[in-house]
Amino acid sequence: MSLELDAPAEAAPDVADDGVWLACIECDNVLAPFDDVVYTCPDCDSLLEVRYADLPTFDDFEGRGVWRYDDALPVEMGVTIQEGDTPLYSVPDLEEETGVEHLHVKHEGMNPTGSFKDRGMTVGVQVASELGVDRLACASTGNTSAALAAYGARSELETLVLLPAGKVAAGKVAQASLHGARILEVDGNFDTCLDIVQDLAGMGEAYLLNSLNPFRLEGQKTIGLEILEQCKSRTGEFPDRIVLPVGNAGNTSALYKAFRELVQAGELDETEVPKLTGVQAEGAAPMVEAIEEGNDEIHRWDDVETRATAIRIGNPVNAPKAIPGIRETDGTAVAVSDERITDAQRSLAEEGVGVEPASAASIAGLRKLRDRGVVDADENVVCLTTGHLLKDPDAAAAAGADPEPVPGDTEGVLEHLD
Ligand SMILES: Cc1ncc(COP(=O)(O)O)c(C=O)c1O
Ligand SMILES: N[C@@H](CCOP(=O)(O)O)C(=O)O
Repeated sequence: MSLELDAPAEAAPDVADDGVWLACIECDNVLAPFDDVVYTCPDCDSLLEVRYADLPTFDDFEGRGVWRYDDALPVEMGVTIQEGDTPLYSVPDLEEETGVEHLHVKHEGMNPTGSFKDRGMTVGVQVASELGVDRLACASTGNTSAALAAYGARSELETLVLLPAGKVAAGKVAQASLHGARILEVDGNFDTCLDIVQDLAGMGEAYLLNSLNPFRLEGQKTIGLEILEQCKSRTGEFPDRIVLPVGNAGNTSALYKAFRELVQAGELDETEVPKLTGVQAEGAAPMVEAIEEGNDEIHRWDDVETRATAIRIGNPVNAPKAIPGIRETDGTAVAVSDERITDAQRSLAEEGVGVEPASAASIAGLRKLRDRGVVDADENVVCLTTGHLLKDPDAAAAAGADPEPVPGDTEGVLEHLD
């Protein structure tokens, strides 16, 4: 395996602010991080990433949660509601069934708003506040909007969220609504919503907090850092593989960046980098298509459909960061049916781990890759579950057993139980 370590730590250019700058992932452009509002390269329109003059070691990390990793982040402290520090669960039944030597589930649904998005928002909304913007905005399949609404409320900034009409789970709309976001229901899918938000951001109407925002992705790196630390203390080793659901491909990109920086800092050997293994729903699988066909770019899917509405995405905007992440770590990508996703959601629930459908895709993907012989029995695997069961109560109720009506007296209940 060869990791493309294209200089996350190089001599700081003149534009750097306190050792932090933005760099284009395609051309040589470097930009001052906090002077202007910028999301993509002004020269070639490619994605940007945050770079640092100094990279931390594991010994530098202190405290708990996302801000334990402040030395790996572009700002010292964020707008916080205590995000991160999520549990790494053992799942003995699934471990036995899949025949994987060590299997753990990293449950990001245990974040304050019930998904991993909080890790990105604590950083991204802080940067927005420091830039002095008036209005925050995102397109969302639900979780980004719930997180942005909460962090927007916390920072007392106006928040606008664009959702695909009729395609967002009830819990997520309720969160965005109660936290005070202005909700626009768009006649189109998530990708259309993101096109519009990008236009609005380009016109200066709002500050974009989707994962195109390079600062937000820095917060999501902490998922990878936490997994490595937790896994090492639990099993004595770093994981061989991390299996994760893929939508807009922000997490895949963020984890890859976290690992590249650790390699660069001399904290992780190239051979120790976990294989990033992405899972998509069959009805929305442009990343899987690109990986399987050996393409460097994805082809946008205009018609997407899946019960896992969080990953109902046909144009993963972070593909240029995520495709190398999967390839360079020797990972892979796989598509799973909605039926397999629901089965996996039930299996996790049977072990006490309540997740929304998109999250269960990681377990469904692992099962499929074990069946295909891609994942070995002696691997140490972490499956990422990205959102809480209560996010999508309708999907949970449909996957679970129906309540049984009984009379309102003990005798009647006992008779029914017999
Ligand atoms: C619950 C859930 N899981 C997975 C994803 C996919 O994550 P990413 O967009 O980082 O690939 C999302 C959103 O995209 C999500 O809300
Ligand atoms: N699942 C996401 C889709 C948007 O992804 P983002 O990471 O680019 O904000 C959501 O919850 O909206």
